Amino acid sequence: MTFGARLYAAIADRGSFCVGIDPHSALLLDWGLTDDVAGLETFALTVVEAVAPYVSVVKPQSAFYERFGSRGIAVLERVIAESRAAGALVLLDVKRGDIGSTSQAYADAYLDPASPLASDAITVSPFLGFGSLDPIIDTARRHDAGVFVLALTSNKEGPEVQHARVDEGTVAGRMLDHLRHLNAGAEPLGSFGAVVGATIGATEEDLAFNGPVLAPGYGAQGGTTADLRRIFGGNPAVLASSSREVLRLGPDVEAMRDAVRRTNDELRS
Ligand SMILES: O=c1ccn([C@@H]2O[C@H](COP(=O)(O)O)[C@@H](O)[C@H]2O)c(=O)[nH]1
Repeated sequence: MTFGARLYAAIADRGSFCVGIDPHSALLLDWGLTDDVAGLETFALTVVEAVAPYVSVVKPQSAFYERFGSRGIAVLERVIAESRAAGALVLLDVKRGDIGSTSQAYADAYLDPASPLASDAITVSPFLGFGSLDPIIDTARRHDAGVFVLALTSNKEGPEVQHARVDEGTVAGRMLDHLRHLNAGAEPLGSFGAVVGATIGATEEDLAFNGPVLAPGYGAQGGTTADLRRIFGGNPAVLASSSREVLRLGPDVEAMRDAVRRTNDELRS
């Protein structure tokens, strides 16, 4: 089953709320944990236990694990494995992108099921040229994985690059055109998604395409359900993604679960 088909079914079953598992140093301390590998492990696995049986997608942010070196990566491996065992799809937020030959190594690291970091999907940066992502796209196709390409990110600095003009449109518009092409004909949903922040203002790009959208910036960065409606209309394949807004409710597992239930209800309504 392709990633697009798995995601479509997961959203129908569990809703479109995606929880980011981002062990910020400040959150570890707020939870009464130490800012070290032991604290990281307790934090991350508690979040997995709280949300992974209930959400369609979890999104660990690799940077927060990488800062502890190989022992942090070992925790990330467990987060990926245990989240998948609990029925959640794992979208690993790594924002990789490089020359083609190096992109192949990234693809092997994150999308080949033989890798200990194998995930259902990853985020990638297209700013070395969309074609530099070809090895990642091809590997994803081979292994039924997904790829989410940065298009209109949630941070205020993004427009400098993403709204730059190319031909008749913008850089972001060009990325969305590539995604439209990659997902053409896919049923019920393509596997190649766009990252479009829940915080973006009015924009000229055509956001309609036959693939999923990751919408970070929902919650702590100010994005709301009303913003999602304004930006995406009723598109059901938009993953509203929030990390700190949920994580700060911990270590109370029930409070995090309630937030998932409430948010999914709000997104459905
Ligand atoms: O455009 C983007 C792309 C990715 N992110 C990532 O999402 C989370 C947001 O965390 P919050 O605590 O909900 O603000 C984080 O991992 C970012 O690296 C993004 O914010 N914007």
